[in-house]
Amino acid sequence: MRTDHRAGPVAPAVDAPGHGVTAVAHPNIALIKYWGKRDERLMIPYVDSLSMTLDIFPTTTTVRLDPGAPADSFTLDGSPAEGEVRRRVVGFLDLLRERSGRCEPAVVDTRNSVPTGAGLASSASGFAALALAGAAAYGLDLDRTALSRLARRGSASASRSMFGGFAVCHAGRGTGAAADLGSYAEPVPVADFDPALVIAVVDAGAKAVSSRAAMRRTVETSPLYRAWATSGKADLAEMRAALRRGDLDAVGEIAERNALGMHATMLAARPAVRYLSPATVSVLDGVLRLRSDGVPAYATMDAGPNVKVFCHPADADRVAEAVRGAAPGCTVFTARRGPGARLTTEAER
Ligand SMILES: Nc1ncnc2c1ncn2[C@@H]1O[C@H](COP(=O)(O)OP(=O)(O)OP(=O)(O)O)[C@@H](O)[C@H]1O
Ligand SMILES: C[C@@](O)(CCOP(=O)(O)OP(=O)(O)O)CC(=O)O
Repeated sequence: MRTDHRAGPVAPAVDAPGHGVTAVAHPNIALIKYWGKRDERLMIPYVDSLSMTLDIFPTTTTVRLDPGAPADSFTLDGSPAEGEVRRRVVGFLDLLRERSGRCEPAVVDTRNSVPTGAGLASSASGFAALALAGAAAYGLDLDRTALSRLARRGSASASRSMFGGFAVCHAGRGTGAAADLGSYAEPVPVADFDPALVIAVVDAGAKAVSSRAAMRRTVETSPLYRAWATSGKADLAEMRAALRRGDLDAVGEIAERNALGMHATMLAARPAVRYLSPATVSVLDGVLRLRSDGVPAYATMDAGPNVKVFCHPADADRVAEAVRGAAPGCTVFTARRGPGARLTTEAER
């Protein structure tokens, strides 16, 4: 059995003068999707979600406080970020300052190894790493649940990357402080289920419409949204049972229908949000062919055209080959379940 919860220390790390605090977090892919917020300011989802944190594509983020700086500085993959990308990070740093009662500006340097904004969960690894490093840099002593809640304020899916393996994010109930308290992720212990996830990157470019804007439009205008959110409750209950049984076919079927349903809600939005491309559909056809050839393989897609295929590890090479055949030119990666966000030391980097 593989270990899921290699979470690392959560106590405040020493901010070595001049060096700051560094955290590493991995993206997670939802088997039961979150789409839509009932409170945009507090980042409270409408629906519960359940995901698998990956063992590839880490984000590494360093936060250093600089009392002499005139403002926060934020670089993403070595370049200063502007506009909405910067605003989201500065807003998150403001939250850390409010919570800690401190006022120093921060220097934030982050590196994604997953393409940013391509529907491959960069906001999940990005804000999980920022929450962990930022909380430590500002001296906040938070347990994992509180860190998960905090990461949610950056990106709701980031709450799940605080944990390794499978995690469920509770949408919570009520409004205001009660809603904030009730919405966090926690691990879903799954003893002996360790699938492979074959990831077909058909387009690594950033999406034209961010997840945030697209889900807002979907909630406000899609007549299908409510039905999908309701059916997601049954999907989640069935998914938990399927995970407990270690039943790949059931896990895959539920994940695939939940994801296709989410995309249906977007297609019915006004105007429609369409992330799926012809290459996506070719990969989906390839997955259907695999199943008719007797290979259990099931697809899920997030807010982008790239496809992730759940399968048995022993079938991963065959699935990767089928995916390459279906969408020539795509780049294929294979992931397994990975660790939760953790602080790192200079020596480890
Ligand atoms: N390392 C990072 N640090 C801070 N912010 C990040 C980082 N990586 C990504 N982001 C933010 O997340 C945004 C992308 O999020 P978005 O949810 O739209 O796409 P995604 O996470 O790649 O895909 P998906 O929504 O399907 O998971 C970026 O535009 C940026 O604002
Ligand atoms: C389709 C999804 O990947 C949407 C993720 O949305 P984000 O968490 O990236 O959106 P914000 O909360 O606005 O940052 C499904 C999922 O991961 O559950």
